[in-house]
Amino acid sequence: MTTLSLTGVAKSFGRVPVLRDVSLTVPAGTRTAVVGASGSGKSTLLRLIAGFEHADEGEITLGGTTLTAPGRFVAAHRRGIGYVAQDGALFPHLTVEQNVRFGLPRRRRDPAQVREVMELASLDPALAGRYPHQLSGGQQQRVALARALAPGPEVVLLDEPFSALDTGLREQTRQAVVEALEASGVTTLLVTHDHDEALSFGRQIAVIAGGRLVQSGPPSAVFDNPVSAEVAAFLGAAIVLPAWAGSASDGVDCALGRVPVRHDRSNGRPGARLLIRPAQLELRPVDGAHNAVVEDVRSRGSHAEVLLRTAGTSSVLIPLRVPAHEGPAYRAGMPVSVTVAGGGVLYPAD
Ligand SMILES: Nc1ncnc2c1ncn2[C@@H]1O[C@H](COP(=O)(O)OP(=O)(O)OP(=O)(O)O)[C@@H](O)[C@H]1O
Repeated sequence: MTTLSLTGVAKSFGRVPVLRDVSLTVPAGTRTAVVGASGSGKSTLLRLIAGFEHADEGEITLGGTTLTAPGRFVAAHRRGIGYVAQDGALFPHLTVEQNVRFGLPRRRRDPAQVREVMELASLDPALAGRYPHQLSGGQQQRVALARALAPGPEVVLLDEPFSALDTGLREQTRQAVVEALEASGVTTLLVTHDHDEALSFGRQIAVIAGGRLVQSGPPSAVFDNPVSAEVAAFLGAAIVLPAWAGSASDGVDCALGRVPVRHDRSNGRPGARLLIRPAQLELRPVDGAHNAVVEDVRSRGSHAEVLLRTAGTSSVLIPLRVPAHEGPAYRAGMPVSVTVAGGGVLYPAD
């Protein structure tokens, strides 16, 4: 088990900067997910670590070994890094067994070793003689993982390995992959554009935007206290309301009334925005005093979406999910009381 470290890594293609000043440590034997929008530089980051591309600046080290630094570049096949591509990139003319066997060092290429690695990736031995086109997408990804783990790498890099799978298979494959990574104890870096996947993958999440690593830390800490309202919205449904009076210690006034401040990121700048997660809102129909009115109710099958308009002069529209069976309890024009459980995160106005 080895720690992977990046320090001040930068990369441009031609004149276009794709990554700037990226520093990240993945502690030995742990899993980190890098999440970012399409084009934010995630695959480029993995390709630099794998040694498929040269960095313009910065250092990449694995344990005590420098892989990339000014004047130093260790070739990809000497890095001890496994790579799983988005589509698995299996050899189409080789069977499952032959694909996995290919990953093993020559001296360990015996059937028992192949079986052991297949087992690690939860692959049924009955699949050994099949060709990649005879496998489901999830099985292909597990073969790709088995092949990547076969040589006993120090680090495994996963480039959106679940993105081509449909929802049910995706969850199941992700679980199998996490179990295999856990059992092998390999240091892992996953890139994905899916925030749920990133938040549930490992010990650390790193958010990349516009080629910069804008925040990293334990998933619950980053989700709870995002560096900006933009990062907050990227990581999940977010309600961002103007806040116009009060203080971080006493709570601030917004369209839903006075709300406590859980984290203050406004740096005392006047004019502020308050982040609340929809799961914090408790909704209840009322006859008298209310702070919002139902604007619309839509059934979405598994749940209902209730669109609220907050009361007061600077009214705001808030879409809120309620369980499907609660949908009929609401109708347009109905006054409701909305309370906020826990506090919000306060940001400057822009
Ligand atoms: N070899 C290359 N030559 C020129 N530009 C490139 C090259 N590789 C990537 N880029 C550009 O770098 C930017 C980042 O690409 P990258 O593939 O790293 O993003 P990504 O976050 O992985 O995106 P996606 O989620 O869509 O795969 C993009 O604008 C892309 O067009």
